[in-house]
Amino acid sequence: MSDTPNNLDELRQRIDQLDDNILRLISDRARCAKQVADIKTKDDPGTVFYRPEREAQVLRRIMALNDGPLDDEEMARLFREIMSACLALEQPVKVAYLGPEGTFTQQAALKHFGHSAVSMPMAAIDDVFREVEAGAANYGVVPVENSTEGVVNHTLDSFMDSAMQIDGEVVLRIHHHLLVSSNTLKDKVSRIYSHPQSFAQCRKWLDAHYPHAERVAVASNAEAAKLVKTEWHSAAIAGDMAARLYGLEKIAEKIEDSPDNSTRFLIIGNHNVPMSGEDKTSIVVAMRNQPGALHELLEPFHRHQIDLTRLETRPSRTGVWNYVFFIDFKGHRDEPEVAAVLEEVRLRSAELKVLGSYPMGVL
Ligand SMILES: C=C(O[C@@H]1C=C(C(=O)O)C=C[C@H]1O)C(=O)O
Repeated sequence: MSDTPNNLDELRQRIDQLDDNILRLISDRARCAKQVADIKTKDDPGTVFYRPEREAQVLRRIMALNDGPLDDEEMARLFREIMSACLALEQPVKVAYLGPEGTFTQQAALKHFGHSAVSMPMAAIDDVFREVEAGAANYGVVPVENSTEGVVNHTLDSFMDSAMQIDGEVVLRIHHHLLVSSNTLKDKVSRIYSHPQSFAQCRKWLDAHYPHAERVAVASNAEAAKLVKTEWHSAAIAGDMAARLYGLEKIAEKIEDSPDNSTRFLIIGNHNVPMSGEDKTSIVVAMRNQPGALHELLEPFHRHQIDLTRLETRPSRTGVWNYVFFIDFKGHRDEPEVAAVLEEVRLRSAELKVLGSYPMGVL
């Protein structure tokens, strides 16, 4: 097909027709979602409209049906936003996250809930838990595990003290950039601000390119981005959201040492999420400090052929003699095989807490 003006006109007309259809279909969909909400309210006036397991199924189905040219993730992202808008028509989801604005945690919150959610920045992980516990937010988003730097201990510790559940997970590719403001003299950068995790994730790049710059650790990447606005000799390491929020220029992109650098975030809430078909369960178990304790704990998983996806140990804060294990595995607690393992583990342990069964991250 040649790019003559005539062809262009025809194609644009075709696009306009398609847009008319898309518009009509999205409106039909929104009306359907609203009817679902009305039925839910009739059955239970205090109901939550948001259904994580149903949303995961919708996105998985779309990804399976998609055969391009847009890739599965891109298509799912568009449907994510349509669902978010449909839900907000009835009741926007209120989401507390580890702030300030512009952090990767905010990016994770928007990736999971879409841009029609109301996102509320909190100063600390504990505050996110408290906000959800108090009912001021429906859900919370906190980081839990980074592929290069390991576990976010503070989040695990918060679960030990809280009645909150895990209602979902999001995995986000983390790209760091070296950012400067319009005041910065680019060849005179002598100080770099960032979060300690980000410094750790960009250590080799910094050693190679800025071996003599002072590295100043601050509470968040967004805080680092804010600080460079006022200093002519400083740069910040932060992500796209912070760069956009503070109007900074990227002088080097994707400077993380590991190309598949990613962070896993947890969605915390106070609902039991039904099965979605591809689920994970997280538990915390206290074992008595005796030889073979770990083997005794893991043996039932092996026997029932349940896949462990993560195992972390934390010092117990209740009894000096106990180990505490955080375990993630595939399956939902309503599946008979999983229920059987949980029962066996309960009998063998000093204490077992099921933190939640939830859909495996889709996007
Ligand atoms: C429409 C529903 O409610 C909400 C909206 C959804 C959607 O737009 O597809 C999916 C799940 C819920 O978060 C439903 O439960 O089916």
